[in-house]
Amino acid sequence: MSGKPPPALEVSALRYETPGRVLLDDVELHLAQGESAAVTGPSGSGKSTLLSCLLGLIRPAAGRITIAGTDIGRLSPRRLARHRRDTTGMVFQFGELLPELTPVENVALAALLAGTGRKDAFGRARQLLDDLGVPAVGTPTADLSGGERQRTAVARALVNRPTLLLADEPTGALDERNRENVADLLFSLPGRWGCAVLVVTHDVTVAARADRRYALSDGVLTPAATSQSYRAAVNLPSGGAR
Ligand SMILES: Nc1ncnc2c1ncn2[C@@H]1O[C@H](COP(=O)(O)OP(=O)(O)OP(=O)(O)O)[C@@H](O)[C@H]1O
Repeated sequence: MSGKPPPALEVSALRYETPGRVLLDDVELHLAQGESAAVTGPSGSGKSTLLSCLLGLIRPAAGRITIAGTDIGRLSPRRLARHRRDTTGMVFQFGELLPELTPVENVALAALLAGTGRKDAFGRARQLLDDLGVPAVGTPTADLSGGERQRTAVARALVNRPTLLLADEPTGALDERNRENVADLLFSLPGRWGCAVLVVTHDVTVAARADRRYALSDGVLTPAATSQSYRAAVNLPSGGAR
């Protein structure tokens, strides 16, 4: 048996329908560990629906989703929840943190809920926040800047050492400077932690940092422009972010 890790994400022939509309039509997507991808597309094109399928929150009409080597469609609800907790981190547009808790409490809580002991959970949370440049204690999360809150959300998504990190419009609520910082941070994660990162975004300057870009339109996911021409078009220096 080879020691090669399984792909972080394999999506094949994925189809999702709502009454009268096909939102995802024969979608294919492959992400190795240590790779990043971005999906752009107009509002209502189904980007969040795709993430909900990957999280196992909704069931596709057809197709297969394999995360870290496991076909999630074959798991019972209980095993699916455990597999998601062990393999997948999620960052939302507005952070979705508990505002009255400090950053370290927000991050440690995710580890505690996953069964990590208290000392380890707080140790990991402190280390991650330190690495990501967020003041860990003393300030309720509500009092942090938007950028610090999003970096806290990234730390929370990483604390259980996911194979796959998903982000839904992670920079949508940020000003330009924080948007750049958070986008740089997200796309540095595959190089720093070896996880795969999939970001859904309206923002082409954010998407430009990904190893691969896709556009979702009329249910169809297609590869977008090549990395170099894309980066040139949005005026980013050539080369990856990591
Ligand atoms: N269960 C459902 N029943 C009916 N319509 C649905 C259902 N789920 C999603 N939709 C519709 O499907 C479309 C796609 O929604 P989705 O949130 O995935 O789009 P999006 O690309 O993420 O949009 P945005 O960029 O605005 O967040 C929307 O028009 C939404 O209202």
